[in-house]
Amino acid sequence: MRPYDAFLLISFGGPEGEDEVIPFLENVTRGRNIPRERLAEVGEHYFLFGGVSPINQQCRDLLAAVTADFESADIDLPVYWGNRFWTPMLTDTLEQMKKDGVRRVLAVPTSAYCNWSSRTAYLEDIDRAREALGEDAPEIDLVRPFYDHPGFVDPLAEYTRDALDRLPADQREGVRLLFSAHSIPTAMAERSGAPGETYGPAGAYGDQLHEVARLVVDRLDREYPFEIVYQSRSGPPSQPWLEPDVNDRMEELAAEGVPAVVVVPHGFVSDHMEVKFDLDVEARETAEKLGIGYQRALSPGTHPAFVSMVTDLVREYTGRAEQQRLSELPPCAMGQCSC
Ligand SMILES: CC1=C(CCC(=O)O)c2cc3nc(cc4[nH]c(cc5[nH]c(cc1n2)c(C)c5CCC(=O)O)c(CCC(=O)O)c4C)C(CCC(=O)O)=C3C
Ligand SMILES: [Fe+2]
Repeated sequence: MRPYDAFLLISFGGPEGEDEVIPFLENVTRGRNIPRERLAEVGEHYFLFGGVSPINQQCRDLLAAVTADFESADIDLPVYWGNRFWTPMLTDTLEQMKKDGVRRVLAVPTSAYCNWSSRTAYLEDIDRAREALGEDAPEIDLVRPFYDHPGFVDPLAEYTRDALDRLPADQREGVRLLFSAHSIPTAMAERSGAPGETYGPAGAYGDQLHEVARLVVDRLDREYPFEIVYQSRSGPPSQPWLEPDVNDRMEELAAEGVPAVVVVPHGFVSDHMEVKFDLDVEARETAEKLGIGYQRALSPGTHPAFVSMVTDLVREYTGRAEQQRLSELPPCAMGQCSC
């Protein structure tokens, strides 16, 4: 028997028209402590782009590339896609899978790290969607966090080199690399990772973000000074979230005489709205105001190495030879963090 009979991409979802923005934001923030002003503000980010988040098209593009890669790797798995917060909704996709007779599913999330929001929330949503289907809901394995897989790290390194190349030589000389990830509440960060393990102040999430930054910098033409910054904070002001914010840090660096920054959105898999607005609009404006150089590296998106990583994860979990589960073998990973 084949270990899996379908592949599933699980993503966040995003609106694709002005009338979808508010209902989408309501889905994302249901039961969560997000102030209304923050919601209105985030809504404006989407309206600036006609109410269209790039994330769904990025998922379609990734799925098309993965389908082609499966074909050339002789992997014969039907490909499905379900989102946590907008159509195609995960629950509907699971129902379709059940109708199609799918029994065992390997799922890859568009989220590389370990914290509640990037992993546990996906697992909980999978459970909820399965429960809604009752008895013979397809079984779903979610692949491990892939933040230190070469298929994630190498595209980031290549795109960081490209961003550095776009800077004038004098700015490049003194540039600071800012590796940017989604801020989360500090309490959520502290709980990230394997229970009983010890981590830095931002939990496994913070350690993993540092590790990936280090792996990327090791792949550049020289040692560049780098640091981790955070973006896209929400929640009430009274609640501590991971800092420094990318814009605040740029201000300090400019005051210290740093001539330019390259921002690497290594906390993300694709250039979705939080990259397009919070970095390409907001952080860029901050740099202009401060009079420092600014370049933003691309995120992995549909880089061929990232697409191959998905195929590789399917192989890892499926077992290449005698249909053995390779998850017992060491995973393809460059870093040391456990999770
Ligand atoms: C760690 C993390 C990732 C990275 C990886 C992952 O986990 O996938 C991520 C990704 C994304 N976040 C996204 C959008 C939003 N996230 C929000 C709110 C929140 N995100 C959080 C964390 C993360 N988010 C948290 C702790 C909250 C607070 C509410 C809560 O505790 O749940 C809100 C509500 C309004 C706001 O406050 O911004 C929106 C609209 C989109 C879609 C972008 C598009 O449309 O292109 C994507 C890929
Ligand atoms: Fe988010």
